[in-house]
Amino acid sequence: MACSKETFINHGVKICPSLETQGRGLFTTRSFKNGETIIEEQPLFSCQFSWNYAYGYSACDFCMRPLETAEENARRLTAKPDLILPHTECDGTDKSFHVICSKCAVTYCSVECKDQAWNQYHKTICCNMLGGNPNHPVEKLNEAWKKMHYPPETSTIMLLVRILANFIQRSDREELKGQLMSLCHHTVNEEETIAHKLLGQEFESQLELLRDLSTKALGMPETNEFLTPQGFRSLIALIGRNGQGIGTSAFSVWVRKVSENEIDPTTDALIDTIYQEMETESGDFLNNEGSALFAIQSAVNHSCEPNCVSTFPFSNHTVALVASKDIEENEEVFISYLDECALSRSRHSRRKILEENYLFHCNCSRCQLEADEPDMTSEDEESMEDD
Ligand SMILES: C[S@@+](CC[C@H](N)C(=O)[O-])C[C@H]1O[C@@H](n2cnc3c(N)ncnc32)[C@H](O)[C@@H]1O
Repeated sequence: MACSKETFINHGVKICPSLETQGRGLFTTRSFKNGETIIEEQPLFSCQFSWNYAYGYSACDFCMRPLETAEENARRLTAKPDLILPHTECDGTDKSFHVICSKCAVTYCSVECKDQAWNQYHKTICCNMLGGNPNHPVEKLNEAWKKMHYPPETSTIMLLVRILANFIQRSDREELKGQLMSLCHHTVNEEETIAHKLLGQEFESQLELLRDLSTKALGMPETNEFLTPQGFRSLIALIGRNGQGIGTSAFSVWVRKVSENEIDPTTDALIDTIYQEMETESGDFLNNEGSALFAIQSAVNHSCEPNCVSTFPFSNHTVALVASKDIEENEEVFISYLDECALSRSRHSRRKILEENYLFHCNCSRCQLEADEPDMTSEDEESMEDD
């Protein structure tokens, strides 16, 4: 549907008021074919999830590019230390570019990433101790967060830490404030007053603890407005509602390259076996996982029948929005905020997850079509929700 008031234009897309959903939406300014990339974008901030890091998923501390070789990755996830992967020429990891912070030893995939991290936030939050410092205020905050939010993870307090550290480090704070203000940041849905999952009653006292620890770690005149009770809730809601999940994996880069080059059909059987073994050993936890804030991507609304997917073609935090159907000029672009499993569930279950995480009642074309479905969750789905 065409929009009325255009507010922003960028390479084939514009951000303007969405008539079907709340607030803004992303619209095309030309047609796109199925499979075509609509935008590629670097995040304002990104960060690996805290438990994902603690469990040894090894990613660049700035851009989340995998740091393991594909073979190391497959060995760890299958718990088979002797596993050998053929076609090492398809491995996307080149360790000769890796560098560490000389003060705390966090690892980056390149000097460029190390420099960008330092200039954006790392100078402020580096613990200055090789291998980490459990008594550092940022580490205490991270530990408190981990005790409140066990996997599967959907967000991380460390994204908030990077935003606050950037506020302290940068000179043009108003620019960052403008970028953050343009993201969706309400703590409750104004009409229905449903609170964000991260701000629910069970987190009320925990939120105060997180605010206190954040103040100890990053309380400065530059950050004071974000560390008031309301400012802090707003920031938590901002990372919760706008955070785009990122997944990177050295093994899947290798699989893609082997498949693209059609090197050797017998490798297919090996790949299937390794994926099965990974599933047995590591379940769903196959990727380096994290979350990022994107200026343009965060304007994309959800549909249970999306016309686009978010992908990570460079196996780092650069997102690409790719058409999954042919899209007309002036059509709104939708992704699914739900993963494939949740997307296959009933209207009631899908809407429940969206309400808890994004504070809206989904009224997409599929939800409208299924409006006559019973407003309840089946027993099977309830047991899945409890898992
Ligand atoms: C990442 S933002 C998307 C951009 C947002 N519309 C804005 O104005 O900034 C996510 C929020 O958009 C709204 N939204 C996204 N998809 C929606 C949908 N299908 N129906 C209603 N609201 C939706 C919800 O308020 C949600 O919390």
